[in-house]
Amino acid sequence: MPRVAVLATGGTIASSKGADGTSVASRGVQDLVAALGAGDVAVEARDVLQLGSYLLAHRHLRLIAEAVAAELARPEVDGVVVTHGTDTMEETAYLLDLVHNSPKPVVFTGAQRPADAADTDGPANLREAIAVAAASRARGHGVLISFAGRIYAARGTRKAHTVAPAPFQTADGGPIGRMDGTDVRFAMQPLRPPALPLPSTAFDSTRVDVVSAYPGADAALAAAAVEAGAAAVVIAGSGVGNGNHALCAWAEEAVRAGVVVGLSTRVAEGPVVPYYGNGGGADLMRAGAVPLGSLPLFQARILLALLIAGGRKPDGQLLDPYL
Ligand SMILES: NC(=O)C[C@H](N)C(=O)O
Repeated sequence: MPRVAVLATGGTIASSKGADGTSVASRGVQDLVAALGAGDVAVEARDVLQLGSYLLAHRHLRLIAEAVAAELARPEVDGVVVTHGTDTMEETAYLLDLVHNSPKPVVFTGAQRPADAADTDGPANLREAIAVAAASRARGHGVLISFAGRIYAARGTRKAHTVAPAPFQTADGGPIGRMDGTDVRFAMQPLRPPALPLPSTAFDSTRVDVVSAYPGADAALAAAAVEAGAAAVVIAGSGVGNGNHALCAWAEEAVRAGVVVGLSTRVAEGPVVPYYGNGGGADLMRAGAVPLGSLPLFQARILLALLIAGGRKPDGQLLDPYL
């Protein structure tokens, strides 16, 4: 019988209403697993955290990465499931994908409706995620997100709807697999860039901020980020990654001072491309901003933080296999 380790971190899948009527992550992993009943997979369950994912800091992401690595290292474990809030699942799942160095599947899941709701989607999502983690077909695909019958590669996948029961979308793509009843099916296999080392404690304090371009935006927030200790600032440019004259002038100075300036886009899908001058993306890149391809904005932030925490200077060549 395949063996799957379920690691719980909180999120709506573990949430129920408190006295004030708001939902808070308050259920342990044994509650989640007890709702499943017996199946044909041996399940071991352990709590790592019990937090809404909107509360996570880098140190929490590192703890999850370490807990997953410890399970993957056990020969008797065939796969790992991580239950996690959906708000920032794209960040944690992508971090784990970047450091994933095993054929065994790691499968993230969660819920959009709390554990005490009559129509909670948690048990069905967890049952499916366990089936994916136990499936030999899921080996070699890296870190996956299994949600509402669909299976996504972590890289490129983001939360695209606040409340929909299937809230995830892959930029310029779709699910790579699905549940056919209880059967796990894949239609494609993600390309896997070389695995990076696990985050060290330096990751906890590596500050990478995001500032947006919008009509009338100046560089005050970008400058404040550097002042607060940011090692890198990601500009969420408009369109193909455009800024304005104020952001270009700031970027030139920041790059000269040793700050990494990443260039992403506030648009949901599509790459950053140096089409425009007069304060546009081409000028930001001339100022030294590094383009972050079509990686979703908040995954690009994680990539820079992991590289910088590992003592690497993210330039075009280093970033290329990950974009
Ligand atoms: N559906 C969810 O899990 C959202 C929740 N706020 C969280 O990320 O923890």
